[in-house]
Amino acid sequence: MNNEKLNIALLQMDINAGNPEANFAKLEQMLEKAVSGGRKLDVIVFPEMWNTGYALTEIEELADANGERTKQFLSAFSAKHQVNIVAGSIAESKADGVYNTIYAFDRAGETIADYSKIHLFRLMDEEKYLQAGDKLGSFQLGGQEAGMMICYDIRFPELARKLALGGAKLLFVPAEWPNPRLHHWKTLLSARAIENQMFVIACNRVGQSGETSFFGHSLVLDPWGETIAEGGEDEAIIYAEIDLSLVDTVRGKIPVFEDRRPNLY
Ligand SMILES: O=C(O)CCC(=O)C(=O)O
Repeated sequence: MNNEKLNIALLQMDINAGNPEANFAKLEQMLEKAVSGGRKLDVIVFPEMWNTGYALTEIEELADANGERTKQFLSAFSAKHQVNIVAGSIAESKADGVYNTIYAFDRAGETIADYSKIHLFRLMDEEKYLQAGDKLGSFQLGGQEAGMMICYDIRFPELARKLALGGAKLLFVPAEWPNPRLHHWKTLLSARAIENQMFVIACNRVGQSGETSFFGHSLVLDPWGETIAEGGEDEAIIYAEIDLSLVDTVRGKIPVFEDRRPNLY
């Protein structure tokens, strides 16, 4: 892989709440489509909680035990197609409860990182059914540092800044971000990209779950905050090519990281 250029696909899918079978089938269909015709991809990204959706009242029974099913399926796919995968997030059950967890796979199919959402979203009762993670998530993607956050996490600028200070040049954000807060979604993602001078790759879901509707608008933003690719409101695979050398260019032109005054704030 050329370390500077990355070809990305975002699977902006609908999710069937409470039906992992349907969601695994949908994901497989979209994955096959993403790589069809011999298309060469460097990384594929999915939305948040794609295996179960927000079926929170049944989440203990539905969640993937230690992520085993997800890991088996995606490890085989990534190795077969030699593609990195940032596997959105899944509901994953562990001995002490259910977590909202991202797994990252490299081209050899190895699980190279995991991150469990650290900020639970009380407006959707996450704190009643899920456990919060207690560590940050980052990994090496083709020799470059990448950070991970999930949905509500983007409201916490300190988290993205910490990942950037740790060397992240790109940030992956799986989400199930609902209507009516499209303005917040776009503004917060742009702010995280601009203030940290990093690429932001944010994959949202579409469709309806009970009373809640999801608007898609998955986004790939460059370190200037410019939009490289944006989804509409329907299910789609969104492709983008990014050039990571732009991060150093932008950081060189406006040296935000050198000009910080952390002793004052
Ligand atoms: O912060 C928001 O407005 C949406 C967050 C959310 O839906 C989530 O974290 O699942």
